[in-house]
Order: sequence, then C-alpha cells, then structure tokens
Amino acid sequence: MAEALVIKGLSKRFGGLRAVQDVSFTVQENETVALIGPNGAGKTTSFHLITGFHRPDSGSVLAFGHEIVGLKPHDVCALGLARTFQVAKPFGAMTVLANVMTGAFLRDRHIAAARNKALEAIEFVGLSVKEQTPAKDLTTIDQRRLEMARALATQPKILLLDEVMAGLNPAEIDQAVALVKKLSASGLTIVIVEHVMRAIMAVARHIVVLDHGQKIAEGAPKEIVENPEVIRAYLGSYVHPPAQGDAHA
Ligand SMILES: Nc1ncnc2c1ncn2[C@@H]1O[C@H](COP(=O)(O)OP(=O)(O)OP(=O)(O)O)[C@@H](O)[C@H]1O
Repeated sequence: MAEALVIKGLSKRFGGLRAVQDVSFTVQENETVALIGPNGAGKTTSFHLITGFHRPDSGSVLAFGHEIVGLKPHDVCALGLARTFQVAKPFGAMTVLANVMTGAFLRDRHIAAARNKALEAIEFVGLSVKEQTPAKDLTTIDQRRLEMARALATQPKILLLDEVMAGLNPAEIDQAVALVKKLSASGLTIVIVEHVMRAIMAVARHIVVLDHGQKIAEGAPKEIVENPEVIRAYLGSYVHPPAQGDAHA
C-alpha cells in the first residue's frame, strides 16, 4: 500500500497558544484514519494546516510524495485533497446542483462537463431528489451530504471530513456511516475528525488521538479504546465501543 499522506512535525501557535505541537502521522492509500480528541485538541487546526488554510510554523505534509505546505487551498485541492468544513457554508440561495458545480469547476471549465460531474457527486451522496432545492432549505443531514458532494465534485484522492456527524440523530448517523464507507469503497483515502465514537469505530482502520495539540496515541481502534491515556484525556468511562454509545452526546 502506498503512503497517501505523510505528516511530519506539524506545529502551529496562535500567540502563546500551541494549537498543534509536533504532530506526525501517516495515512496509507485507501485507508480511513480518524483524528479524535477533546474540544480544542487541535483537530480542525490540523485540517487547516494540511489543506493550506493556515500555514504551519514548522513541519511537512507530503501528499502522494509532493510537499504541500505553503500551497494555497485551491492548489492543494487541485492536487487531490478535498475537505468539508465543521461549520458548513453553502451558498444558501443557490440550489444543491449549483453549489456542487462550484466544486466541479475546479477541474471542468465547461458548464456541461461540470454539471455532469456535479450530478454524479449528488447521486453518489443520495441527494438527487433535492438537486434543485436551495441549500438553505436542506435538513442537517442533507447539508452534510451537500458538503460531501461539493468536495467529491473536485475529484479528490484524499477526503478530509470535519465532524460530518455532528448534530445528527442515531438513524442519520447510521446513514452518514454508510456514506463514509461507500466513499472508502470507491477508493478514496479518508481522514475524519469526529466525536461520535460509534461512527469512528465503524469506519476507521487507524485512529490518531490529539490532546492539547499533541499526539498522545495512535493505533487500531481496539487498542485506542483500551489505552489508559486516551481514556483519561478523552473517552472517560467509554470502553466498550458498540454497547456504550458515543463519547459525546
Ligand atoms: N484562528 C485561531 N486563532 C486563535 N486561536 C485559535 C484559532 N483557531 C483555533 N484556535 C485555538 O486552537 C486550539 C485548537 O483548536 P481546534 O479548533 O483545532 O480544536 P479541535 O480539536 O478541532 O476542537 P473541537 O473538537 O472543539 O472542534 C483551541 O484552543 C482554539 O481555541
């Protein structure tokens, strides 16, 4: 298996706050890796550093062997890394189709080609019936589907999902888990930030745990939920994954 993403010594300070400190991990091609940890641990900041929204103070991010630190988000996306945002910001008045086309235009300058690519992505995420619905009228789960479709329309190789399960009910979480599995089955490499442990256990092959900006553990899901340091910092009494529900409500 090839290395899709190699992150080495990534660090970022905001004034006196060390938001991300010397974080390193590797994501193999077609693997789903979860980044977990308490609020403020540095997960979203890590996504910003990987995708060019923030420049790290130090460290390296190799995507399929290419150094991407210093590149603009648009160029990172063109190299095959797409992301969703913790707080989705669709163009509310625009339809689902028009929103997803904004992603597709990264690669297809022609309207017909971009439209077809967008329709494919919309179908993949199960949003075809709402193709003409304004984004502002979507339910929470459909907004997440839209976010994923917009990222997918850029034709990524690596997809970074930031809390796509937040605010979903248990049945919707099941649907979102099924969608993440489908994305993985299509060949994508996925890095997922998530607090819903039930979902993490269902999709991740490897888990990286951050606390106060530092990596405190990484390994297979089973090892992680039994790791005393991870239990202390994040999981609390959560030890038996499927039976006990989520780390966070
Ligand atoms: N632009 C910024 N300026 C100053 N501080 C920031 C900025 N972005 C993040 N931080 C701080 O960096 C730390 C890490 O934040 P981050 O959002 O990466 O955490 P997180 O693990 O994603 O948390 P959550 O689970 O709540 O989303 C926090 O203390 C946060 O307040």
